[in-house]
Amino acid sequence: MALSLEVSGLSHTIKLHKGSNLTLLDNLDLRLDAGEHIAIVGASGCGKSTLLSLLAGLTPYQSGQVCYRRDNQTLPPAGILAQSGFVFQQFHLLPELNALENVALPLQLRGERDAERKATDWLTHMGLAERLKDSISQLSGGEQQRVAIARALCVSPQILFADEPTGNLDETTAEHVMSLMLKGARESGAAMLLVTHDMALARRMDKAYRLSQGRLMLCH
Ligand SMILES: Nc1ncnc2c1ncn2[C@@H]1O[C@H](COP(=O)(O)OP(=O)(O)OP(=O)(O)O)[C@@H](O)[C@H]1O
Repeated sequence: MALSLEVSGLSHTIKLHKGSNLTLLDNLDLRLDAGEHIAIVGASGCGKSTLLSLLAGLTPYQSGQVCYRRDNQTLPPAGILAQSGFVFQQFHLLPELNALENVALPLQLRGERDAERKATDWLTHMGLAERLKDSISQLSGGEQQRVAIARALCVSPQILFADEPTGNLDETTAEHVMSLMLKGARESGAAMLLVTHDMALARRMDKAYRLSQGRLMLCH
């Protein structure tokens, strides 16, 4: 069943090495309905990746409420990890595994019998059929990004967190990959939170918010 998200009064401050504080999120509210696709834009360094990481349960949040709902169940961010996919800005692929092994791993961890076939299919969709056995270091930045996207989508997540997922791709490949991401998410009814600097891409989402001074403002 699909997941929705409600965030209220979320605040997050980090300590800089000089001892000063930097408030990234300041009493922030957000609602993400089941299957809804939302873009978050904003200036470099304003806290977009931090917000995504807090919402995905990868970083503990300091104050406020982040609450996922499925049916009548309420879950904390850590409770949705098994149902979520994350495309990191720096990919976070495992360098000791090849492309196919990177994508197959989350499927194997879930006990999928045909993990390799599914992983092959996703990498083929991403235009990497000829690169399955290449090690990560042999792939370009854009190719690594597509492996990371295949890894996030292959588990049919109920919610997809994507941090600049097309930042390293040329225009044509970006369009192709983004269409696949949107199609994959729509087909599985997954909600999506996408961080991007690309306003054209942001406009393709159901809603777009600008993160500024710790709060989200609706752009469209
Ligand atoms: N764990 C941390 N310790 C110290 N500073 C941090 C930490 N995490 C993030 N920051 C700082 O918080 C600010 C926001 O970082 P974040 O990566 O969330 O920004 P962003 O909006 O995603 O930026 P960009 O668009 O450039 O990717 C930056 O100044 C960053 O250096």
